[in-house]
Amino acid sequence: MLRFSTAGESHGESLIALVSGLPAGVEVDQEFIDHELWRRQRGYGRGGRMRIESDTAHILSGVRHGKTIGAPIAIEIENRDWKNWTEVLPVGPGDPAKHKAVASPRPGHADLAGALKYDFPDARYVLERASARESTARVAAGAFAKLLLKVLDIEVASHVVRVGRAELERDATWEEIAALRDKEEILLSCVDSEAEARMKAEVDLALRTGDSIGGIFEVVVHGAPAGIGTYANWDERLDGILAQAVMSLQAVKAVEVGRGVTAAASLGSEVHDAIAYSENESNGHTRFTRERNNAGGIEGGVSNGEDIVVRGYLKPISTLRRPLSSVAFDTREVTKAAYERSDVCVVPAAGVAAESMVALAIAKLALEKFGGDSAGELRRNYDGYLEQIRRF
Ligand SMILES: Cc1cc2nc3c(=O)[nH]c(=O)nc-3n(C[C@H](O)[C@H](O)[C@H](O)COP(=O)(O)O)c2cc1C
Ligand SMILES: C=C(O[C@@H]1CC(C(=O)O)=C[C@@H](OP(=O)(O)O)[C@H]1O)C(=O)O
Repeated sequence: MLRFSTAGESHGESLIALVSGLPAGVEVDQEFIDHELWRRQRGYGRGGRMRIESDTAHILSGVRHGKTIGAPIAIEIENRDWKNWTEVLPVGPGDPAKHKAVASPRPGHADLAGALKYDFPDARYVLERASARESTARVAAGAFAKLLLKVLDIEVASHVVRVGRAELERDATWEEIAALRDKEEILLSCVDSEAEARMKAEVDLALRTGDSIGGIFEVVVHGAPAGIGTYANWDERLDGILAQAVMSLQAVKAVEVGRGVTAAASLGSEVHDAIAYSENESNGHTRFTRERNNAGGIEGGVSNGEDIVVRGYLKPISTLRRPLSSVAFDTREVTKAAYERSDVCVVPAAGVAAESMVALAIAKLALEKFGGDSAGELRRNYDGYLEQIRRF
């Protein structure tokens, strides 16, 4: 079974990702993994921390001579900022005078709920783990899932469809979205330069006014065949699994599959994707085709062979340079919420992290369905299934 977990705090020594259940013989491309980490660090509106960090994956186990060996994979990503926090957050007792309290909880962050839950006098330890710095480790794990999916010719990419009020006003093609992965600079990860300029203006306004901004990213899985996920049990439905994977990311507050949001206000004839049959195998795996993909590639909790399309809706970042009202933990007096160096917009970065979560979910289900202890065995099993649906 493919499993992954992460450890590490925002200003601790490093982040760790542990990935187990990958078959042997998957090619591991260090440059690709580091490029994924680089993509997560980019985007217009990120804060000063991204100038300190330069994330790279230090692979400790499970990979030899450039390939997986079927053993658990441990990956470490250094926090360069640790050198500034070594005395503030020591593992041992340290010097209490060096403690940097987060003295008044930030509305929208985990500060108050976490302090109440874990009985901390201030929110320092809360944000250390609640912080989206953790998504770095998810991207490292997700890069391995993408390398596994490459064996099956399945790809995952993302783009930004909204920042604040600025929206991409047309559909993006898979080719446009995929091309964003190779761009040398990521501004707002939008396929349309005019829409991207409007998005940038939204971030600029938030920057100028000491505010923050959210938006919507879209993740697309390309090349997956029909048959991943099942309606047989509630917790095996692909849409539910992807919703949880994406919703688990920091600041994601809603998840949409296909055109799920607008579908609720439309007629059935406007929403559902008529089915056709063509001898040209136009979706790559079967001769059953659709002219549109409002379903986002999932019907009945099962992939239907079209691109799988999932959107994540991000609330605005909660740390504000012009803070909202809050209450001091120690005196209980009304004061301003704490301010620490912060991002203002993270929609492109969250899209990259969501790609990882989606890739991990699809890779897990693909391994369950097709099985195999080596990449070769997995591919043989997969080819057998593709032959079945091609001949259907
Ligand atoms: C890539 C990324 C970077 C983030 N950076 C910040 C940040 O700099 N400041 C902040 O207050 N929140 C930031 N967040 C959001 C918080 O981590 C998140 O709002 C917080 O953990 C509370 O969780 P919730 O929003 O899911 O309820 C970021 C989120 C992501 C995905
Ligand atoms: C470190 C990352 O994001 C951090 C996420 C984050 C938060 O509260 O979620 C707060 C900020 O932390 P810091 O106060 O250290 O600047 C962001 O920089 C990262 O994405 O790698």
